[in-house]
Amino acid sequence: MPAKDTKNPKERIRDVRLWWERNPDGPIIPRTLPPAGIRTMEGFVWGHTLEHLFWIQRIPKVNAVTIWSRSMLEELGEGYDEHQWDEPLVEPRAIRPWPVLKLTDGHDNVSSTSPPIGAIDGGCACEHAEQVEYQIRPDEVYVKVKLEEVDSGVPPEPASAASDKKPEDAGSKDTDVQMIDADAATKDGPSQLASELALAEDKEGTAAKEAVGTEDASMDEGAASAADESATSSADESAPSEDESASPEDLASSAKGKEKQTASLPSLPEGYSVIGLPKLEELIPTEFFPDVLIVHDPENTTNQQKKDSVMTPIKYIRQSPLFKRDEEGSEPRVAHLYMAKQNRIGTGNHSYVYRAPLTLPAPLSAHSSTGQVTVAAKLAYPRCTAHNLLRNEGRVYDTFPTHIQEEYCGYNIVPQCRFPVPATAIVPKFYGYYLPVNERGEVVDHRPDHEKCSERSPCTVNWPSPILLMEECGEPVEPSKFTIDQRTECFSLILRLHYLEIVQGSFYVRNIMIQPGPLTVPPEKRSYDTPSFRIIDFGRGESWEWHLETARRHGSWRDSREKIRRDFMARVGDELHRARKELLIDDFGF
Ligand SMILES: Nc1ncnc2c1ncn2[C@@H]1O[C@H](COP(=O)(O)OP(=O)(O)OP(=O)(O)O)[C@@H](O)[C@H]1O
Repeated sequence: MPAKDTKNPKERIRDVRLWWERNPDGPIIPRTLPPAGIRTMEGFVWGHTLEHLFWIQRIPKVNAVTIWSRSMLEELGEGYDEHQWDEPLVEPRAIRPWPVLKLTDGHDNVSSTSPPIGAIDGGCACEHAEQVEYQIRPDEVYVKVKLEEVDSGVPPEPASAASDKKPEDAGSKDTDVQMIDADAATKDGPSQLASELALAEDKEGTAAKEAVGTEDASMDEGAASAADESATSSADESAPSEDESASPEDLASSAKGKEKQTASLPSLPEGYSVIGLPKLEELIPTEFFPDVLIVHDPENTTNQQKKDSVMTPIKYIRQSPLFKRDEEGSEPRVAHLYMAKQNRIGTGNHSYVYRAPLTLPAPLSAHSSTGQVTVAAKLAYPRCTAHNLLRNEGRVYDTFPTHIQEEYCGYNIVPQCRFPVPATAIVPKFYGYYLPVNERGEVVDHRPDHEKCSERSPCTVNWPSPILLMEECGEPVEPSKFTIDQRTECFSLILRLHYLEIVQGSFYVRNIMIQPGPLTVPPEKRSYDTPSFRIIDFGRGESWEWHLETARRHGSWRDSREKIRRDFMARVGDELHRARKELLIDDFGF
């Protein structure tokens, strides 16, 4: 468990306070050859608790010290006695979030997942044992809530972004794409939503009008420039505040504001409504990962060019991650995604992000009345540059190893942080990058053949946006309200990403998210006293590995490696500098 945060935001709780006494005649341990001990998947020194981390002299009697873990001391052997510890030496283990996934009745044995789907995390005291008895979350009876009485927690569209203006056709690079009826449209299709929203409009007046939308695309240039402004102002909000005694909820810059705005929203029909649905925080087991996404999109959030006045569901195909089973030609796993403008949770300079109900491929289901979960669905504005950034983001997510999407128990030592930090996830869980399919069954992708386009003068595209699905992870942070431990924890996330030779590319506080934790317990028991942080928005992210690949392909890597490396490291340096500024990190002692 992470150490409990202190009430005094300047007091460090997470620190190395123990000292390992060396044998004065013991060996010198070269800086480059410490014992490996038990490390995290990323290779950092790791201790299961703060009491498993020690200051130690590499050279006996010389006061230059470094931090080692209990397992490193065991490997050194000098003065180590296993009996002095009241718990066995253990490995870091992935901590599972409160389970919302389940298998439908009669399919309990179809999954080979270990631990089984629905297993509640039993805590380290029992989960480190060789034989763990998992407790599976029991089925509950779901009472249908009266929709109009419940606050969805989702903000309405800002007036400036709700314009129904159509994207300009002029200058657009055309494709001959007409979207087709999805293979598996369901009863919850567009006409149902349109008519139910119309009913809501009758009942609730003009507020509903905005949410219903018209036949026009939802994403336009006006909205984009409004987004530009809001994004800039949120970046400016990082200045330190006098108020250091902020309540924990205030750590998230906009959580409260958002909820206050929800009162006058019309209710969405079942399928599209996010009310009462659990947010997906688990990894989707590979065997059930969606291959095909049927996107129900009556308000045209995807920017499809429709044939008639009725928006038909649109078929998307997973581009990443790829699995071995993709080559085997087995029956595709089909999931359904339900898009509604009203469920928008974020607006960036290039994209909208929605909380979207997702029906997973059978027999995978969820603990909710409809069997759905919610995920964050990111869609690009209809501009070539925005599509490019989203494609790049899909590529970055595909590069992320699974272990940086999961929380682990214990504490890391992440150089240059001299204080231990929890071995948490760095980024949201990735639920896939999907592209639309046209009526000829071809995947519609926007190729980077827009040499004359730039961020200042992009062209408008008239085909549907790609969709990136990920775990929703809270609200943008406000570092001025952080405790000193939280500031170091957030800073360690970007350092860890850099050790993986990945840069994020736009490190602003608006791209660091906070949510109440711990995620192992049900949402109603979580608190901002034990928050969980993630870095988002990898549209400008890049991996060193990609540069190497490109250079190798061009046969020039021997000549240019040094220069490419220097340029890449310069970007890492700039990003660290920005991270310090954004997170209000002191030059020393962080
Ligand atoms: N995984 C997520 N969980 C919760 N909210 C999210 C998530 N991803 C994005 N958001 C919300 O959506 C907003 C826009 O997302 P994002 O920053 O990724 O868009 P963008 O257009 O790529 O941004 P930029 O303006 O930096 O180019 C974020 O500021 C955040 O409020």
